Amino acid sequence: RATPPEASAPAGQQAAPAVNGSVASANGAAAGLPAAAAPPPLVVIVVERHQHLRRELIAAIVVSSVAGVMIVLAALYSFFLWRRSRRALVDSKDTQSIDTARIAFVPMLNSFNSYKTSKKSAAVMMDYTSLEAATGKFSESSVLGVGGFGCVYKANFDGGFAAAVKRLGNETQSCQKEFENELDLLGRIRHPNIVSLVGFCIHEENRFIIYELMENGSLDSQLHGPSHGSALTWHVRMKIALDTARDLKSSNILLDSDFNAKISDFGLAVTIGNHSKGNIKLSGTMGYVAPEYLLDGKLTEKSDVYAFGVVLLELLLGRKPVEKTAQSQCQSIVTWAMPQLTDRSKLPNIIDPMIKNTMDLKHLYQVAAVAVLCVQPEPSYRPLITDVLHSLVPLVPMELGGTLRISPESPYATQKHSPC
Ligand SMILES: Nc1ncnc2c1ncn2[C@@H]1O[C@H](COP(=O)(O)OP(=O)(O)OP(=O)(O)O)[C@@H](O)[C@H]1O
Repeated sequence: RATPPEASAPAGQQAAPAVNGSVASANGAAAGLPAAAAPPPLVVIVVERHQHLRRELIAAIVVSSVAGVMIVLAALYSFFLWRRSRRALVDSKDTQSIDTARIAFVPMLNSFNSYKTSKKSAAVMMDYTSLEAATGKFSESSVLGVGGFGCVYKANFDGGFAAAVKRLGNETQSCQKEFENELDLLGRIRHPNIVSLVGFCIHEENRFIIYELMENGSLDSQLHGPSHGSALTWHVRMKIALDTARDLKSSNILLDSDFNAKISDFGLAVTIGNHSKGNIKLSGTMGYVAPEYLLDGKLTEKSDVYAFGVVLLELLLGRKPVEKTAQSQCQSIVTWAMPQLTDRSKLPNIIDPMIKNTMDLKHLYQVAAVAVLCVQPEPSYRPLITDVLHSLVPLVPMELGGTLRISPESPYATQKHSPC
């Protein structure tokens, strides 16, 4: 008979933890088997069983972790797809709204606060009724000014927000073009010296462009209006010149409550090349247009420098770019001033009486020299606008954005108005 295995577990150990009756079956098998075929000891079986279970457990953990990670990834991917499709939808809606605005009418949103912005343009679509209410039904008393494209009204919205609303008639192609250009270009531009676009509105034949309000109106109305430039000191004038060294005319230079100058009609300025020479005369740009444009219809950066030179002359002399002479003929400020600008003994006598003797003479000569260069008939003789800027920065006091330090003792430190 075969000897029972020496390593048999003692009786007490038979009650040792058995897994699924394996102990009993192992004992039963041991009873009728030869020594060579003896089953492994119970401890080994239990250990093996434990190892097997551990492997199963690890496998289960690994599988569930992988599944969890995959679920998270799938969720993230679906979220990404959803976001992308939603953005595409919003974009297509925005494009549609701007494009539709060009062809037909856009359904108006209900109030001033409900608006839509586009990635392409920050133009805000406004409700006609709120514009009507804010301008007192476009009353005479809310008119800020009249331009070549229509009236500009002051709008006071609920909540104390004020803006300027330009109403464009729809009867001409150029109005529609200006409307589109303003929305396209101004809507994408944020610059401290360019008047900001607040929004737009389309109502029947009318197009409305809503701009930030420039409390001090245009440079043109400040210089040539009832106050005759009395609010504009020499230093403020130099600051305005610095702020606006671009293609300009003084009615397009608007002044906020602190006399910071900003350019308006940006869209029009860009497309001015499409205007006929006749239109330029009509829209009041005459006097700012460089001679080469009148000769061959070309506008270049140097034409902008010319226009800037004319504005600089307006600021210095307080005269309009084109004035009627006694014989009811027109004379340009350039032709009139040129001989006197280059003569230091005559120059102080032609300065705007509002600022006469309020500036350092050296500065006056410098600015006059810049103006003379800017309005040279030959474009290549005119300086670059960056050079113009560099020459003006040292003439503007530090508190106005330039680099000029003024000591309190300086006779020009606290000047507000001309002593004349
Ligand atoms: N944002 C604004 N804030 C305050 N006043 C403004 C504003 N925009 C225009 N104005 C006033 O309305 C006037 C007319 O402006 P508009 O831009 O329509 O024409 P313009 O620049 O004078 O001439 P044009 O149409 O020939 O360029 C300006 O001269 C200015 O007095």
